[in-house]
Amino acid sequence: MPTIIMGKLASKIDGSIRGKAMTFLQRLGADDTTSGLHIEPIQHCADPRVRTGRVDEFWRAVMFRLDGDGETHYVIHGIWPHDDAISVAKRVRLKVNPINGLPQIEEIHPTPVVPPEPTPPSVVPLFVRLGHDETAIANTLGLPDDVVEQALTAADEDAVLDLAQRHEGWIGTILVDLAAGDTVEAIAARMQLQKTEPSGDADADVLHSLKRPAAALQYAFIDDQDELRRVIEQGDFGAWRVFLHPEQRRYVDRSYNGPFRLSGGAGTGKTVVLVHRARALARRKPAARIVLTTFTTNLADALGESLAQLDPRAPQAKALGEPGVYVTGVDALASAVLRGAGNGLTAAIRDVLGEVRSAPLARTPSTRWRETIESTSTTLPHELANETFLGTEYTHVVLPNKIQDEAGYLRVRRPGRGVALDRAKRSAVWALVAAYRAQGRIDGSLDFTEAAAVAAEHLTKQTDRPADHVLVDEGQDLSPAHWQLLRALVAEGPDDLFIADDAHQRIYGSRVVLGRHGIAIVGRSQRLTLNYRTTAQNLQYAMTMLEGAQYVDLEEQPEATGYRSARSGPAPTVLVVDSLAGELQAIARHVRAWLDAGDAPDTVAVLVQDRFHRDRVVTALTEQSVDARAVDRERPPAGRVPVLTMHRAKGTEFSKVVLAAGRPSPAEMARLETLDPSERADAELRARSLRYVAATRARDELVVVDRR
Ligand SMILES: Nc1ncnc2c1ncn2[C@@H]1O[C@H](COP(=O)(O)OP(=O)(O)OP(=O)(O)O)[C@@H](O)[C@H]1O
Repeated sequence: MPTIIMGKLASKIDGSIRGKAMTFLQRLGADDTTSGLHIEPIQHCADPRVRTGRVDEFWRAVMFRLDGDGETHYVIHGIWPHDDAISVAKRVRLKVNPINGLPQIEEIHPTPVVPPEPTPPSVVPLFVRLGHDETAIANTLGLPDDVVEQALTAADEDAVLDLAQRHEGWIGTILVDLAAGDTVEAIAARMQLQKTEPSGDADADVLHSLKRPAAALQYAFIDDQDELRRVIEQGDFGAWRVFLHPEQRRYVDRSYNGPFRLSGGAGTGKTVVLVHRARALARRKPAARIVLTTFTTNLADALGESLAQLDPRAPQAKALGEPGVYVTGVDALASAVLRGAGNGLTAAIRDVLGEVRSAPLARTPSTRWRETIESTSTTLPHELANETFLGTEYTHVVLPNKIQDEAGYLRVRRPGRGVALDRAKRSAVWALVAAYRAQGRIDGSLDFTEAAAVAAEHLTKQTDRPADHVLVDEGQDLSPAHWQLLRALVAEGPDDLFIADDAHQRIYGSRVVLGRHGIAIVGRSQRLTLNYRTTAQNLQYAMTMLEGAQYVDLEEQPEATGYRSARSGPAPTVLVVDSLAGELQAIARHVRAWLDAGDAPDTVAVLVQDRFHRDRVVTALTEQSVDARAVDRERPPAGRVPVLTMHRAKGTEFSKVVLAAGRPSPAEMARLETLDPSERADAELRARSLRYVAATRARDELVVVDRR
């Protein structure tokens, strides 16, 4: 049976022909001699391996037939109307690039391309400014001469991105990397390029090149009919499932001798790597118990859906400790551990809280700190007697150190906490902690961080751990107790923890240092830098949110920037309005215009500061006859324009976004005013991050509506 190797270009099939293309490729994969397929060579063609096949009376597939490894392979180049297909088939040649060992399609008599705008003599082209050397680009990276020539004269990043968009696969990716200022050597190493010599068997050489890591940017070996269906039906949107960047592939497949951390900006494919890695681990070891977790239940639901899209047969476990991939939010994970422990939690609760609590499955209401402060007299100044300070102190100092009494709290080290406390203040803080705990004892409840801390303590007392591999998304948002829990879920060993995070996207809680919670990364961390989601223009705008601020990562290192995007689009529109009415009008006008231009309602979204504003925007849109829907915990509805808070928008993406970030409400301003300066500085960092997260949800177009 022939093997089908799908080219990325071929996966972007005209919607009207998808069904027939599927049938054609299925039949080809079963038997290429089947009558009706008309697999035929073409006369006077550049590459004798070229074949055309009959998809229907009008459409033809163009393919390369390779005979190697004792089998027939068809590399599917594309599907075109009959005459175009014949013309393409005559001029394409599939070869191995001798410099980098990758498959390359060459066109003899290429179709004329519109030449780029000539660079005015006064402008120094981008590559010259970046100091790229023509000989090194050609001789180390293997870019074709015509591409090198055009790239060297391209005026700026936009012009190089336009060129990159005309070249699928490794050529486009290398151009984007060069435009971002990467060195030729760094690119060659990242793409795992390697010079090759012909072996004498040309077909075998091409097949070998198709199996090289960077070839996966453009070619996928199709294993079965389901895989074929998914590639064809999802086209470009499904590209993440099939055409991994060689760097992504490495993080999916490689084994690590302990915890590994993968950082990277918004849209760089961290979640894609996690989902692929979960599947790869499950395939390699069907009995393995794999936990795939993240900060919220919404994000976990999305992870589960992505895993099912990637591979409907990937086993998703129903309960913690079962073989397969157990996908759940990190707090739900803590609850699962507590539930599983039944009555066996007494020792863990005692060791964390220094007391006994009877019904630890109930959760303390989030208003409890405020109520405690209001009902307890304290000598603390207002910048300490507030729920932000106390909640953070409890989460970052008291719980992770298992402090059970005032004496313990007076002695504990508080690294990383900006607010200094003398002995009297520590005593006063402890009095409030004791009052908070007393109330929890009366309810028999645990708050979310207590639950995670107790679950972690319980697991560390067990000899058997319920997981073999733990994969974590949105690591920057997790608390110390979450990390203790994740560390305790799995025994230390190869591939125990794999963590994806982005310090720039921390929008909940305070910064954590992994090393303080038993997670030693020691040199096992890497960064993704190519943004797949957002146009270069939107990304550049989003990055301005972070300018001038200092972000520190989970290993206490300054978070790097320097992200690049492979896509280009219009510059974001930034409007400044005077009033709420003006803001609502501007939002409705832009959404209306997109819908009128034919955008599907669920590909357009409005992101806002808080729930009150969200509901106002929905009302305003509805009055303008836009079918809009406020999105809370549920997933965005099909066929309607979703309106989400910026927090809820984490992990989502839309083609077009109106970001109405607004101003903090008077109540929020008042809250910020009462904070200690270090807490306020952190709150400001999170506010910038929130805008960065929101701005990076837009794939194609971004409109920002700000209030004066
Ligand atoms: N190899 C790939 N080919 C095509 N598209 C990809 C690839 N990798 C990722 N993408 C797409 O890029 C977008 C961002 O990917 P993903 O959500 O994994 O990024 P992320 O780093 O987790 O982003 P964020 O931090 O903003 O949540 C998604 O639409 C995804 O499908």
